[in-house]
Amino acid sequence: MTTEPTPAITVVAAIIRGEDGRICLSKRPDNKHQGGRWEFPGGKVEGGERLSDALARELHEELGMEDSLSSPFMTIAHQYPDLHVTLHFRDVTAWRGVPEGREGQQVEWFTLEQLPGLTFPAANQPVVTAITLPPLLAIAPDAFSLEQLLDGIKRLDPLRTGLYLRSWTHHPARDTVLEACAAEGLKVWLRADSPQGVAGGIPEGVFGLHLPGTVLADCDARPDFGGLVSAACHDQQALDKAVSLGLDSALLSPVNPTATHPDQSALGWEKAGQWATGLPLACYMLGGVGPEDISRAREHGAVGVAGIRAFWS
Ligand SMILES: Nc1nc2c([nH]c(=O)n2[C@@H]2O[C@H](COP(=O)(O)OP(=O)(O)OP(=O)(O)O)[C@@H](O)[C@H]2O)c(=O)[nH]1
Ligand SMILES: [Mg+2]
Repeated sequence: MTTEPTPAITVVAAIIRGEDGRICLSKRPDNKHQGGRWEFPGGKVEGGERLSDALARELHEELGMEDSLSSPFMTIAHQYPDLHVTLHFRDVTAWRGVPEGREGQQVEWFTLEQLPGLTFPAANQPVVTAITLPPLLAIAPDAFSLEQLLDGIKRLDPLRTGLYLRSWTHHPARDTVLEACAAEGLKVWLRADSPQGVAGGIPEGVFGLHLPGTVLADCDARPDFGGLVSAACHDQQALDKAVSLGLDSALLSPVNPTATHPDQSALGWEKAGQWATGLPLACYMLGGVGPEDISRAREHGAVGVAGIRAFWS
């Protein structure tokens, strides 16, 4: 028996952040596909239209916003029972006017903390998680002294940068480091040493658990941890595994050759971009990249960039 392929559409959707950090959402009319759920405003791309133009047109039609500008945030490909959608979520960086429902739809602003309590179209779960992630992820260097690390933590901007403690996860002074992070409001990831998580338990307030490649390979279910879970991925097989376990993010590496891993051949931007684009999890590009590569990373399907040395200046 052959089955008819379902129709496929390309959609642009807006992440509109207010000055207070709240996000503007609209409610899909009950009679539409995924009706009655909250959505990131947007709609179908018309033939030949550039994504930025399509979104500006939709935001004008649906919300009365004028001259909006946007840049890539994340792309998710999703198969609904009746429809295949490729959703290009874009950060709206500028506009004129006050968003209001011009098609009778409800429009509201929500804090990031409120988002998990809302009902979205099924395709949206990964982007709802991704917008809570910092665009930069600094990895704590093994070679830092405690003093250097505590000093570095004070200089990171918690709105822009998160911290992966890596080998510091088992450092005798780990809890002092965690207290310093909490005082600054930094989001922190610890390194899992087995599919069970971190020996001795994961302290309260830790935002994420990161699975090195060997731990990911040993997992046959998502680790039992209430926060976000990420994984190191150096190949397509690892990424597939991260997706199948329902993880939230992946560190894709090495994008470029690095001095510390000269034996590992680099993926290059193009291949890393092909892997990252469309996945239902947030990717960070890692390996020979710095904070200045954030736009390039987003154009290649990642939500952020991660690294060691370049992130501590
Ligand atoms: N706008 C928007 N659409 C989404 C999101 N998530 C998601 O799965 N979709 C799906 O993507 C498609 C977008 O279509 P739409 O109904 O907004 O299209 P449109 O504005 O061009 O409307 P129209 O068809 O009435 O002209 C729908 O099938 C919708 O279910 C989202 O966050 N925002
Ligand atoms: Mg729409």
